[in-house]
Amino acid sequence: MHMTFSVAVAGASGYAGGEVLRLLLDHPQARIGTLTAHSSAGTPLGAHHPHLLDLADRVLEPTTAQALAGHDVVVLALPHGASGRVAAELEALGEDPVVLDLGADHRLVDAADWEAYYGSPHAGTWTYGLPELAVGAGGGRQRERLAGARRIAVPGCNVTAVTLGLQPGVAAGLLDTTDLVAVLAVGYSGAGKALKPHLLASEALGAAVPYAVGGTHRHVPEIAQNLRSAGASEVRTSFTPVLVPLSRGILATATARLAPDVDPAVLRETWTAAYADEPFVHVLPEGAWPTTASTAGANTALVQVAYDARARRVVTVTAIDNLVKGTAGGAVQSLNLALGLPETLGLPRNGVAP
Ligand SMILES: NC(=O)C1=CN([C@@H]2O[C@H](COP(=O)(O)OP(=O)(O)OC[C@H]3O[C@@H](n4cnc5c(N)ncnc54)[C@H](OP(=O)(O)O)[C@@H]3O)[C@@H](O)[C@H]2O)C=CC1
Ligand SMILES: CC(=O)N[C@@H](CCC(=O)OP(=O)(O)O)C(=O)O
Repeated sequence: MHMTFSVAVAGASGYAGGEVLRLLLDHPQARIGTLTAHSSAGTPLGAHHPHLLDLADRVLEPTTAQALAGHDVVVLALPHGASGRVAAELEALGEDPVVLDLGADHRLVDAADWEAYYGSPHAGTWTYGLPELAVGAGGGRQRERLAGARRIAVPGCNVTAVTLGLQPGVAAGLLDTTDLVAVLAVGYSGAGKALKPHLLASEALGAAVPYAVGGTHRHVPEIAQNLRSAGASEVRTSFTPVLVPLSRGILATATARLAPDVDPAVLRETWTAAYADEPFVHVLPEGAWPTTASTAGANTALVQVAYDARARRVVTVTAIDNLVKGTAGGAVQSLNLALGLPETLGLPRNGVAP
């Protein structure tokens, strides 16, 4: 079947919107329609994304439901809180495109979790856009729910890295999920392009900077939600992100105490088998370690698992490009599933290194 679909991108001047466009330009069936922005409306896309040569002259329109109407697919790459409003306005116009929300508004199932971490009313829950997410103990995956989905909530980038690292052990019942520790080295593009004081180059260059320390990060409940989907009954995660002087990339080290009576010899086989059929998640051979550079530009997660016998902890390390597998690539992968296209269409598997 050869069909094309039209896509409008709201927030096209931002990092996530720009990355969606970079990937869609290489997607054989995507036709890029309206592009919108906020303060940059009226300016050409080339002023914001000089790397996107094929769209350089496209002029950004203000982000309104009217501007986004008339497309098969709408991608919302907007700050938290904005996407719920735009989606509701589209519905009020009688529009029913496939909508992908790259922001957080529709990821959480539990409204109380949303209100506790985001401090605003919950906009609702959409189909969660992590195809590899384990669903239940029977080997199900979230991709089955994404087939035909009309509203997709794309995961947080840190969440994707931690979930993919830990879930094979959670699904197999090998880990004590009440004692998880995740420390992440994260690149600056994850924060978006808006200027923030701790992101000034003079503060950031040459420094590693922790933030949201002490269990306050918004991704804590989303990680718990995913690990419960994979089979955990109770999840407690100490989560600490550390900004490092990288533009792109997340390296997540997530550790867990081994559950009682589990033989650590089963770890490698469990992780390898869990991802054996996954096109975008790869467990490295023993002794090889993921690096952020190896995933740059690719929709790939590289995973490694080891056992620390003295600490009796399972150690997982996962690398992703936050803008690709962590956002825009994960979105296109989910979109392919929603439209009934091959899941891998238009998506790079190989990174750019060194
Ligand atoms: N960067 C990342 O790695 C990831 C980002 N995300 C999510 O994707 C979304 C976009 O992030 P990112 O691209 O990094 O952010 P940016 O700050 O880079 O871009 C934000 C975009 O939204 C527009 N915008 C700003 N304020 C408003 C507003 N009040 N109403 C409508 N549009 C507005 C901006 O337009 P203008 O430039 O014209 O002002 C810009 O196009 C966020 O929800 C983010 O959490 C999710 C996972 C990872
Ligand atoms: C460096 C940095 O600030 N990274 C962001 C990643 C944001 C993200 O994944 O997206 P959502 O905000 O849509 O969840 C953070 O940790 O908040």
